[in-house]
Amino acid sequence: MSAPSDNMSIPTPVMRTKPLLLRHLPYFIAAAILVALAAEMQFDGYILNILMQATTFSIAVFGLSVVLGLCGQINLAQAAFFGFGAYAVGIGTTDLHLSYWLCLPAGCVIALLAGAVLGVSTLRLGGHYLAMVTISFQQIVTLVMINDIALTHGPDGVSNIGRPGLFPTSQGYLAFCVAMLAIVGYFVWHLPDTKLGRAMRAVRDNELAAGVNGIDIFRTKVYAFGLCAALGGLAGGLFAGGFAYVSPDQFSFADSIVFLTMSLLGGVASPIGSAIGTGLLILIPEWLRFLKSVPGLYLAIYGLFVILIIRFMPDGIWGFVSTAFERWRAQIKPPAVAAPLKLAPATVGGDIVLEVTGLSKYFGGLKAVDGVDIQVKRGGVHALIGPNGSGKTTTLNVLSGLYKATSGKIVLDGTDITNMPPHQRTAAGLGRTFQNIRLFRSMTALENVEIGAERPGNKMIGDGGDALTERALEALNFVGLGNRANELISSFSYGHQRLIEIARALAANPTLLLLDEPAAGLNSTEKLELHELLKRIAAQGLTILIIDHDMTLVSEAAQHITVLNFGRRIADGESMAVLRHPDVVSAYLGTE
Ligand SMILES: Nc1ncnc2c1ncn2[C@@H]1O[C@H](COP(=O)(O)OP(=O)(O)OP(=O)(O)O)[C@@H](O)[C@H]1O
Repeated sequence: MSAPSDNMSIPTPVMRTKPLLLRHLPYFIAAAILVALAAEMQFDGYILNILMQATTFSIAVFGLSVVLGLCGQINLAQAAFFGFGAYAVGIGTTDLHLSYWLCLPAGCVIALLAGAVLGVSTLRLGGHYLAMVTISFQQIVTLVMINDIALTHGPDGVSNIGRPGLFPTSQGYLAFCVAMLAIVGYFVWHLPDTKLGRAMRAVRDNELAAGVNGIDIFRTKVYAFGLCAALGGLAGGLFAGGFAYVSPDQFSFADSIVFLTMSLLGGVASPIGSAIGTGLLILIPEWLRFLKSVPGLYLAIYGLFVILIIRFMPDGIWGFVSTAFERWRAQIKPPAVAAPLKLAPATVGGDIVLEVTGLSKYFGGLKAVDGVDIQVKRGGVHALIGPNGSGKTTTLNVLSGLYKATSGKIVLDGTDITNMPPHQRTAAGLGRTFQNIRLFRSMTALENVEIGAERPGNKMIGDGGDALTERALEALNFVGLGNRANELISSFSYGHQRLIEIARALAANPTLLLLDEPAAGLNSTEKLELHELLKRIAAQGLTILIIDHDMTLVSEAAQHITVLNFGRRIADGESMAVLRHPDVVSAYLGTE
């Protein structure tokens, strides 16, 4: 850990300046070339089918790269959503004689609605429960496809599906599908750099930290699930037009697993990985076709190939390549300069920034926090101390909304936040760090801090495309890590990770900063640097409520101390007086 002695401008990685379209011109040129090749090259029927399948499947797998890769939520029903789109085009253009151009978006909307409803009703479950629910949903959809003969034509499926008059030939239709792939791929590729994309990645990496950094976790998950389903529907609609025939066996649970394997194999976090995985899983069986004369050999080699890739490239083929590239890029990025960080904590007036009255939190019969009152004065450092298990972290968790208070009231700068969820408390001006560091580990230091800077209501974010990045760089400079902004979290020492967590909270320009044992695990030099950092933060008028066991740090940094023991407040007042208080001395040293 090494914080600079003041808030001077120091070198930081350069920001992007080229206009968006110019930066992405190579992508559009490459996409146009692919579309032209698909339209003009003379493929035989066999190759055309493989390309059509790879193109449409890739779009469905892009959906998984959003929900699983970006947001970390499992979806084992992507074939069902794919089926919604396919049947919308199939039934719509044949039985209902509707235009293909109406049926294709209708399929997306049906899939989107189904995905959103499924998401809203199940995403609070998470983990293996969510997996089970999506499997059940997939099975129900398959059963409906097979048994609702009046609607779906049952096991016979729907044939003679119409294709748009604009693309009468298979070759022309393939070019259209490639164009759709390129457009969808562009948006999925850039989704991680948008506000929604960053929220999804934050939720995937660490839900608790995402919540206290202002992200609505549930809504983010539902958006991801809905988007995934809509992409499945779009892919299914394109597929139906391409093959002119759909039947229930194309949209089974086994197909959902194939989609999942495609996405894991190529690299679930990126659409490029999705396209690679899809292409490979479609092509490998074709390449190994000559082995089919030996029973079982083909499947054994196919399975071995998949296992080897997943074993040695756990992030998939593209994940492996892009991680290596990111590490290299972080080292060669040229320096630039960011302005000094400014903190301008909001205030509605009044001396008291946090008023906690009669706060209790019970875990069953255990009174972890029991009727505690705390008044934190505006500006300066207020410490909350107490022996192990006295209820300090529980108090902080109740203040930041991670635990619901059993009783009591919390008012932050005039706003009653007692019943708000964590992200709304953050929007109201609460910032925090954790005892066990909670950073978004798949992201760079800069991306972590950008998420903090994105707090709703952060008035310190300027206008312009790079404002967020500038704010994050300022915060990283403030803690002395601006020149390593583009490095992944895993390359930082423990002490530096603590600083990044503080920078993330500072970038949000909170009204009150809660620090949960920031000195834990730091050596004596790092503790001194932390102390200096706290002074520089307090000098800008930001109020800090700190928990720590290091009495030297607490006595030197804090002007006011509240002491807890067995969940109850046993002392409160000016630092030196509180530390000499007989009840505090006996709580720490014990009495005979
Ligand atoms: N989620 C939980 N479920 C049940 N009991 C809990 C939970 N969280 C904390 N506790 C209990 O509440 C009491 C207070 O714990 P807390 O972590 O708030 O103490 P602390 O003062 O922060 O301790 P430390 O200094 O060791 O971090 C302890 O007895 C702890 O075991």
